[in-house]
Amino acid sequence: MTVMIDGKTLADEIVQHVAQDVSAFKLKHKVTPALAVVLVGEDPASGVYVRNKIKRTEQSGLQSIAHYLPENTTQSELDELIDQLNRDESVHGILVQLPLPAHLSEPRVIEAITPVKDVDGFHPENVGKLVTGQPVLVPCTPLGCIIMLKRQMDDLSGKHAVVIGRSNIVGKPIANLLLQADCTVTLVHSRTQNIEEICRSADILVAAVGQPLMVKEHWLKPGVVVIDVGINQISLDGKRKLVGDVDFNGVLSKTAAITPVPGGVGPMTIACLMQNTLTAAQHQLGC
Ligand SMILES: Nc1nc2c(c(=O)[nH]1)N[C@@H](CN(C=O)c1ccc(C(=O)N[C@@H](CCC(=O)O)C(=O)O)cc1)CN2
Repeated sequence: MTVMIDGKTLADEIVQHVAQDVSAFKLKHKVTPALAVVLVGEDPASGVYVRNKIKRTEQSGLQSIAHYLPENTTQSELDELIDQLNRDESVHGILVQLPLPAHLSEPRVIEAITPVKDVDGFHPENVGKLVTGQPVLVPCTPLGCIIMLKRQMDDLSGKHAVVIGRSNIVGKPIANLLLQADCTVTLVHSRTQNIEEICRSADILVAAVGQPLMVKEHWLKPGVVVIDVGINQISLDGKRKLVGDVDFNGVLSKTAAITPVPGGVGPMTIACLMQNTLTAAQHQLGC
């Protein structure tokens, strides 16, 4: 029987823990940790994620500061807002929702956020710390994946972990975290020649490629633990449906455990953002 790794329930637990720690933080420091969320434009999915982030921020006892900017915001206007948030001592975490409209530069925005407030963990300085194993704000989705894996498996050490996808915000940081957990890590991508064969040797498979239902039953070794990071909209029987990168129903005969989509990695991403905001505030106040 496959274990369903319930990201929603685990995310609720994390948010409850964060809320307790935030209460203690407020009593000690007489300060409420604050997260500034910046959304540029009208992308509907980004709008949903930002609303959920603000809801979770409030449930955690954190203060949320939302900045909704129009689609035609210029790079210098966005730079100016980030500069202002960097200098504002009452703001402990800054998150700019991605993707940005095409005329804005994501690398420039990521580098503009001061690393200590970079609750996404995307700044090159924080990436460098992650790669070299130093304490750092870890990107939220990869952190959520590792928490789920550690809950599911007694020991990750020596396991062969295959990560499909080499994005800066998911694939590469997950590969680094798996390495830190003493896994043997293989990162495969669109140019890899024998993806299916490599995946068949995985004890842990993380799919973060953005291809609906790509991973099939014959790609998997019996007993594999699957983390599905994909969130893809497809049309099925004339209805819109959310699916992962893994053919969920097709692979259940092979998997020891799997994350569903929706209700797996997604909710954990937002819970980990709450944890990172508290961690950022703790560091800024010298805890
Ligand atoms: N600045 C950032 N931008 C983006 C990030 C990020 O970590 N930082 N990640 C993604 C989007 N994302 C968070 O921002 C995110 C995506 C999905 C979910 C989620 O809970 N999904 C639900 C389904 C939601 C639905 O019905 O559409 C689920 O999987 O159950 C949370 C956060 C890109 N941008």
